[in-house]
Amino acid sequence: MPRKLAAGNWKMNGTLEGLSEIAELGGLHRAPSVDILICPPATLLSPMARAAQGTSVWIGGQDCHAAASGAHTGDVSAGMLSAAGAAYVIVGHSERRTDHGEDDGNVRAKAEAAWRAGLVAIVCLGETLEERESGRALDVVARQLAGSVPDGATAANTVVAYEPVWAIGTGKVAGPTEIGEVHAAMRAALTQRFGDEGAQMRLLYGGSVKASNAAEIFAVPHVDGALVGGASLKASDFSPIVTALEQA
Ligand SMILES: O=C(CO)COP(=O)(O)O
Repeated sequence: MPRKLAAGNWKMNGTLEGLSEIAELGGLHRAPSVDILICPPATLLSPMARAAQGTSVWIGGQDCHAAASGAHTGDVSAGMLSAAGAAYVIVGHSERRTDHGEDDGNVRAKAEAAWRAGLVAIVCLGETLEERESGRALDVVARQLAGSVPDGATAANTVVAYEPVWAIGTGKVAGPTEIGEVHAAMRAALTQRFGDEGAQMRLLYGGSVKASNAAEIFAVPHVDGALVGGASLKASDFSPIVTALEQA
C-alpha cells in the first residue's frame, strides 16, 4: 500500500514569501509516516522545489497541458513541471473543468502526459450541488472516474481525489456518510477495472478540510489522505492535518 498523502493545493495564491512555509512544514515533519505535497502556482514551482530539497515535502503542479511542447500560449507541459522539480501534478480540478471547460477526455490526456513525464497524476472529480441534490452524485462520480482515469493507471502513477464542488472553499464539508459512500464506490470501480492496483490506489477527499475536521474525515474507510486548499497555505494550519493523517 503506498503511503497516505496530505496534499496542499495553493491555487492562485502565494508569493515568494511562501518559501518559508515550505521550510517550516519540512521542519515540523522531519520523518513523516505519510507523504506531504504542496502544489504552488507554476511561477513558484522552481524556487519551492529548491526550498523543499532535503525536506520531507514534495512539490507538484496544479495543471499541465496534454502535449509535450508546441503553440499553446500560457500553458505548461508536464515535462516542464518535472524539470522545475515537480513530482506530482493535479489534473481535472473542478476549477479547471469550470473555468477552462475541461472535460473527462482532456483530463485523461493530461494524466497520460503526466505519466510520460514521470509525474504522479492526481485526478480530481466530484459532483455539483445540483447533481447531489437530484440524487445523481454517484452516477456523476462513476462517469468522471471512468472517463478521466486512463487505462494503465497504477497505484504508483495515479491518485484520485474526490472533491464535491459544493464543498470547495465553502466551509461545507461532506459528512462521513457521504464521503464513505463515494469512496467505497470509487474503490469498487477502480478494483474492478485495475485489480490490485485499483485496490491500492490512493483516494483523497478534498473540500473544506481543516485541522478541526481532519481526524473525522481520515477515519472514513477508503480515505487515504486529503487535497487541501485554503488550509494548506500556512504551515501552521496544514501541519495538524498532516499529523491527523499520520495518526489515522
Ligand atoms: O479545491 C480544493 C483543493 O483542491 C479544496 O479547497 P478548500 O480546502 O479551500 O475547500
